[in-house]
Amino acid sequence: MGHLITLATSLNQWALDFQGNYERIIESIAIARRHGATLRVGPELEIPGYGCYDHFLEGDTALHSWEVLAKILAGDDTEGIFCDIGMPVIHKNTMYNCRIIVYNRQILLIRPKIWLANDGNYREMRYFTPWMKHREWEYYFLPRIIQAITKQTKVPFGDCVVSTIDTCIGVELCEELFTPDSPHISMGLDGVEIFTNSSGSHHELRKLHTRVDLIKEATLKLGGVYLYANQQGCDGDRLYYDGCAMIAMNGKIIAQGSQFSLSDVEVITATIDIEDVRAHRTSRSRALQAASSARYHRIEVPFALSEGKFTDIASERAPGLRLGLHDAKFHKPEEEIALGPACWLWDYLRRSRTQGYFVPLSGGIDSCATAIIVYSMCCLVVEAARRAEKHVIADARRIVGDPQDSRYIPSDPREFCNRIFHTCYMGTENSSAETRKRAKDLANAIGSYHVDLNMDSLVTSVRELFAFVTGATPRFRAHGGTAVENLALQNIQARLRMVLSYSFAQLLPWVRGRQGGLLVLGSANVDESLRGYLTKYDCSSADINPIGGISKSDLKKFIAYAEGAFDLPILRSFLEAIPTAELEPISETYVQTDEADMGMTYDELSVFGRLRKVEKCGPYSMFTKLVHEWGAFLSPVQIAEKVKHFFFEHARNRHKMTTLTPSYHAESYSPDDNRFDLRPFLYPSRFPWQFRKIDQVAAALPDRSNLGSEKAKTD
Ligand SMILES: Nc1ncnc2c1ncn2[C@@H]1O[C@H](COP(=O)(O)OP(=O)(O)OC[C@H]2O[C@@H]([n+]3cccc(C(=O)O)c3)[C@H](O)[C@@H]2O)[C@@H](O)[C@H]1O
Ligand SMILES: Nc1ncnc2c1ncn2[C@@H]1O[C@H](COP(=O)(O)OP(=O)(O)OP(=O)(O)O)[C@@H](O)[C@H]1O
Ligand SMILES: NC(=O)CC[C@H](N)C(=O)O
Repeated sequence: MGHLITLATSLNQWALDFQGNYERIIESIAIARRHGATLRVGPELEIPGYGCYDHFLEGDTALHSWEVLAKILAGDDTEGIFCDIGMPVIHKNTMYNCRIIVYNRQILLIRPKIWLANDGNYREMRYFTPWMKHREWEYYFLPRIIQAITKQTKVPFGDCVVSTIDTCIGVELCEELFTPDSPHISMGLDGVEIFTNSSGSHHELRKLHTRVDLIKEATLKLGGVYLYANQQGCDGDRLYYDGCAMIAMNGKIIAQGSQFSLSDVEVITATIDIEDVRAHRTSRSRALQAASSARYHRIEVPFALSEGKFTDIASERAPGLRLGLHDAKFHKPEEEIALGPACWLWDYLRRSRTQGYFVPLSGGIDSCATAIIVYSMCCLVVEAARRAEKHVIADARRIVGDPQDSRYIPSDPREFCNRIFHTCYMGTENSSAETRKRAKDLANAIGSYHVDLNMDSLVTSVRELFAFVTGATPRFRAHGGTAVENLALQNIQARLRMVLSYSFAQLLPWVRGRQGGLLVLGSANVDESLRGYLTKYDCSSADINPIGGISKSDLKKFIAYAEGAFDLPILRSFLEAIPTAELEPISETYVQTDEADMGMTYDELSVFGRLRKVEKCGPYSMFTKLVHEWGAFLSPVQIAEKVKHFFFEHARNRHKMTTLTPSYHAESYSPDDNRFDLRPFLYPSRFPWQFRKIDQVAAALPDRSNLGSEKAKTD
């Protein structure tokens, strides 16, 4: 048989945006047809958008999904092309996460998801029921709006495959690829040669490797073509779905879309020869397994996939597209930080219909990283405008909101940044000239609209009001105050910055003669949140936070990368500065550094974070693991002290996690206890039972540390 053209898509769907989602699906089918493709695969639940969460519990979501499908079927879009489209379907009063296989205005099959995603961020079991009848099917009676269009009354619903004249197609849904007993194995042994995978899979740093390995492995042993489609963008929540549509054959990635992009619709195509799959499937052992494998019901279609007419368009709306590959391409984690949160911020900005971002810029690493991510977003917008991407230009025009300039095209990142990005240094008598200058120089380098102010009068007012009312005047430690006075005075400064941030975000566009308001960005990183090293309701309380899921060590690597990648030499000075909060007077003998203040280093904090969140350690199991990891340079008693200190701080600050600013989800651990990590927030923070056990074991264990070789730990 001849060659056939296959196609997978990344669509930037938005939860509950039925109109926009419909338009993007139609555009992707139109592009597929222009390519001469005969099979189009879209992302998971693409009609309502993947991230509808509890809206899946509303009948409205299923109803509007059918209405959208009816509109698709009523047009001639599906003529001559198989379309694999995702939506929820209620069958016998039970909701399933489904693929609807459509061809020539007809529904061929509804395939419900068999293995649902239910870990970490995923809650599919809350809305959907898995299809438990493996390799079985029954009839689904169609709603009248569909019957009126397709003239079908019922269609097969279940675990079936589709047989064309020239090959056999099987459907897999996202998580089903990740499970040990993936459906592609039994489908492949039963003769399925083309697998479609429709995903709603979110970005985490370094995660693409897992996905690629699974896809390659799926087709290496088994042979076959694997078409991977994924949602892309921020669909209304903390997650960024990172697209990266792929086509793999016999263990090799042969086409790959962009992982991070501002495009709403991206397609990748590959021309394949199905004979290559057959040639890959000649081993005796495979034949023996295939001969004894259980059979799937086949939906037969009198149409050959290889009837498509190849049009030589390599890519459409796919700036990151790679074709003719022999292996997948990956971004470095630093690039992932530059691109993922930047794309997420762009979607958030255009979809929230606000006019820009505001960042309180301290001259430290974290707010600097946040600012660079906004700058990266501006660079992506300018690149997209350069490629004449119409919807990016239209969004940019609306956001800058300058009706006098209806032909505005963002052509310089600094110029665009100045229009939409606002930074502010809020100094006090405790601030240093160095941090003030670093903030100003950074703002100047990226072009943000920068405000430099002193807020001592505000701090003094609060302090004086307190003294006037109570007759007691709190003093800094450096002036003879107690620890509690010292902390309270620090927190007044930190919290006032939050109030100022919201006021400036609301009023700066007005000051500049523009409409609308700005969103305040937070800059607390994942480690500091986990430790609770932040003032509740200070600048860590913002509208959204692009770096809240990223560790300090990754942020530092990102800044080092950004220095070269964005040609910003000023970033070197941020890397060389020692993190300090500048909330209390500095004396000759005392400089407040973050690590000394936290009672642990950032490197230690990252290890605690990993063990606590990823490896699910309680105090005792963290202690025993660290005795193995750190026992060569710390004694068991020293390790016990560090673990107890971390758990004490983590536990007593957990209440702060309930108010954490919604953050870009970037790691396989997150302090976001509302979503990702469900735990109480009032703990017995001295853990008497657990800590006693740690102390007993630490005292009994031999000390194998070579004290003084602390260095080995960081090497
Ligand atoms: N169990 C509980 N459940 C619910 N709420 C609870 C609570 N315990 C205290 N609270 C509330 O929380 C308040 C205490 O929290 P909060 O006001 O934040 O104050 P607190 O956590 O005591 O102090 C702020 C911490 O952040 C550090 N910090 C501050 C500023 C900058 C930086 C930096 O990154 O450089 C670090 C600072 O060194 C200190 O460790 C209490 O006054 C109370 O209102
Ligand atoms: N002088 C300042 N001017 C403006 N914003 C500030 C200032 N100091 C702190 N902030 C804001 O408060 C946030 C928390 O302050 P903190 O001193 O805890 O810094 P941090 O978490 O180490 O972050 P950074 O590395 O940005 O200083 C900062 O990220 C910044 O957004
Ligand atoms: N939607 C899904 O099934 C996603 C689950 C999958 N484990 C992922 O992270 O990509």
